[in-house]
Amino acid sequence: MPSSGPARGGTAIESQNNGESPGGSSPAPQADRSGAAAIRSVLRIRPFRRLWIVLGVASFGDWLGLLATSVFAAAQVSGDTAKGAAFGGVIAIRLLPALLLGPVAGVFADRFDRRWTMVICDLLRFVLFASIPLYALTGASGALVVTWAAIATFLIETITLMWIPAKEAAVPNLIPRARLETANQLTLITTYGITPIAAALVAAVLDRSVRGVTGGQMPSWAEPAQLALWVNSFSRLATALVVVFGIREISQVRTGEREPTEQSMMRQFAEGWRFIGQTPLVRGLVLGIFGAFAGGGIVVGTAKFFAASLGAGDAAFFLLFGAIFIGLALGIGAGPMIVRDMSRRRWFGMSIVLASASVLVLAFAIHLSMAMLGAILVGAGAGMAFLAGTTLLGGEVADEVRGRVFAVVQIGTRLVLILAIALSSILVGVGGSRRLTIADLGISVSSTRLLLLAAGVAGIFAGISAFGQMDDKKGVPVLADLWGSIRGRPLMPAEPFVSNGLFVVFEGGEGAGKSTQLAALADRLRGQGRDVVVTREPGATAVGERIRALVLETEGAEAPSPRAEALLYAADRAHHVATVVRPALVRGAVVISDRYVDSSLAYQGAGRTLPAQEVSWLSSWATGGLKPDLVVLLDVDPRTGLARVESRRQGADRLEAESIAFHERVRYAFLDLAAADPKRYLVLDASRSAEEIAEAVARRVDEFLVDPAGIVHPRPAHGPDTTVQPELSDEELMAMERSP
Ligand SMILES: Nc1ncnc2c1ncn2[C@@H]1O[C@H](COP(=O)(O)OP(=O)(O)OP(=O)(O)O)[C@@H](O)[C@H]1O
Ligand SMILES: Cc1cn([C@H]2C[C@H](O)[C@@H](COP(=O)(O)O)O2)c(=O)[nH]c1=O
Repeated sequence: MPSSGPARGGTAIESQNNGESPGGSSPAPQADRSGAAAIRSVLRIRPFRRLWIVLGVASFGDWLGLLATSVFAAAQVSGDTAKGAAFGGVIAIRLLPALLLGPVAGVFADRFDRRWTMVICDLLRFVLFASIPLYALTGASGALVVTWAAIATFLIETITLMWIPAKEAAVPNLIPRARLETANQLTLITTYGITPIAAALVAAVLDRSVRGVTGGQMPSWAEPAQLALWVNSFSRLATALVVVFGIREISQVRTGEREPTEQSMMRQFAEGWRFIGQTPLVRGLVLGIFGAFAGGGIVVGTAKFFAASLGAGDAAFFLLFGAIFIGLALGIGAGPMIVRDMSRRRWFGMSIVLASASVLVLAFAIHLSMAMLGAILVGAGAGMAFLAGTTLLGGEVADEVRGRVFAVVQIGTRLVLILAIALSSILVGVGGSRRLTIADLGISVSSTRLLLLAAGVAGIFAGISAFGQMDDKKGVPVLADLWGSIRGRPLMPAEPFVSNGLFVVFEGGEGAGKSTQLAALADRLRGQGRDVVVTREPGATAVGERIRALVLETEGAEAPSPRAEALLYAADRAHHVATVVRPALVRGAVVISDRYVDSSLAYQGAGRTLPAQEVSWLSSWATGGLKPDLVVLLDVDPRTGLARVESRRQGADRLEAESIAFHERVRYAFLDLAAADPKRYLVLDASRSAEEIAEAVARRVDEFLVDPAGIVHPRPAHGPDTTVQPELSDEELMAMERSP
């Protein structure tokens, strides 16, 4: 009876009796820890701690350097236009190398020892930063000093292009993958949150104190912009020294694991691009990140006109900017705590969709408050996408090509951002002041809104496409998975499996007549010439028989505790399903089982009062989500059933000997389960005669067998996701700390 079963590969595993999974497909095991605890645990890893300090110092120097070189260049010339040109020129020159040399820079990170790449880059930057104020001290003309500042800045940025991929590619080698996300959170918050603020504060304090000390008559070398350049220069020297003496691990990981490549740089370069183009995960990530940056660029490029379209002024423009940054911080800082164990691949695509849908909110905003909400959500989506994207790139791209991939992301994001800002501001500039009036409907639409609308829609498509390319839980419903993840119980994908048979389970309390009915049904079906497998839980296999003895034939102190009992039944089930049920269903047999998952939910859940959801996860995990096609529930008053059992005079086993209250709970749990999924259950009054019951069962089973191809197997249940990476124990962390 070939029929494509719902448990086929990629089918969603959904709740069985509301059971849920505590795991996610892509690793996110830090999510359950509090933010502070996760950060403490990642900072306990010595090489990362040192690298984080280096990054903080370097980033502080960078921000100070950006302020200092720009202010310094402007100070060397007179006149507003010249000052403006000098200031803007330095900033533009900082972006230029990325456009020209970005992709090649990644080859350095993959080809040469990353520690030495970082050290040499930092030493060169130390010299170049120092050269700017030194040259000014030689008494050269303002124009020459500005020219040198521009050349030095260009060189510094070129060098930075090699330093960043080397650093980015090194981080995943220094920490366990499970902690990569927290490490990225920490790095992003340090680079874009703490250090720019610290740099601005230091620049202001420097300016005030120098002016205070010198009474405004300061020598040129004491100008705050020059001092800031010195600070930046020495920060580079400091980071070079820390990397060379304090983080040897950056080299050790690489030389220990890989042979140096024989390939030419050109080949390595081409190979990097090929890898990005041909690897769906990386392609999806890179496209998604570019899409997010393009959207961000369009929001930035249209922001002025957008604020005007709200009838608000410059203040609204700055408010919207602030809102985007607040959103970014929220996304990066709180995102992982919200989605918890969600697959990071899925989270990435969803975040892009969130950011893009929020751009649509902006497009339709009729009030500043709505626009503020949209801006916060745009930032949050972009922040989460960036965090998930960098974490996935770090964790899932092989060390050999990681530098090139990071370099492409680095250059691509800058390029996309600049293009998006430039093009959108040109487009909006052309049509911004105009309004399109649609027919005579009195609806007018500004071109700014239309552009935002187009960007939002394009972003949603980019997000969905990235999601589709990278999805590691194909077939698992997205919103249910998201909701489950937020509650700490993401769904898991079904075990690949095609059922060609029929799976019927008999459930009910003690002495309900399950064995009697099961035998009658099997005889009937065999009489029709069908392949029938009669089985039971617990005890259908040799392993199961031993488990059966452990759960039913032990007493007193020897008897398993409720949790141990639940685990033993689950162990029996896992083995039973794997070795008996699934193979029989695959070959097309009718499998009739005396008890299955519902017995655990009723006996261990309701009877022993263990949490039903946990018992359900356990069974879902044990069975890989396999649900029966039909459950025949034989309902009988426990007193009647137990009396029948007693009349067999075999003596009561451990569970039969439980109190009437226990068996009452079991009975009502069975009835509740049936009520929750009536299509899949046939509930029969087991006090009727055995013949009557057998007839009702036969009628129902015949309905299935009349048109075997039409059997719609139930969608499998979800359980804990076993692909979750384990957390490192404190001992393992200590071992990492001790490693040289
Ligand atoms: N409909 C019925 N009416 C009266 N007696 C029945 C009926 N069905 C089965 N019996 C009898 O009740 C006893 C228990 O039946 P059976 O072993 O089929 O129940 P069970 O549910 O499999 O029991 P257990 O819970 O011990 O596995 C047997 O002696 C059987 O002959
Ligand atoms: C599968 C399963 C069974 N039980 C209990 C129910 C019964 O008391 C015995 C099995 O005995 P039977 O004569 O074969 O019906 O085990 C349980 O508590 N949990 C389970 O998952």
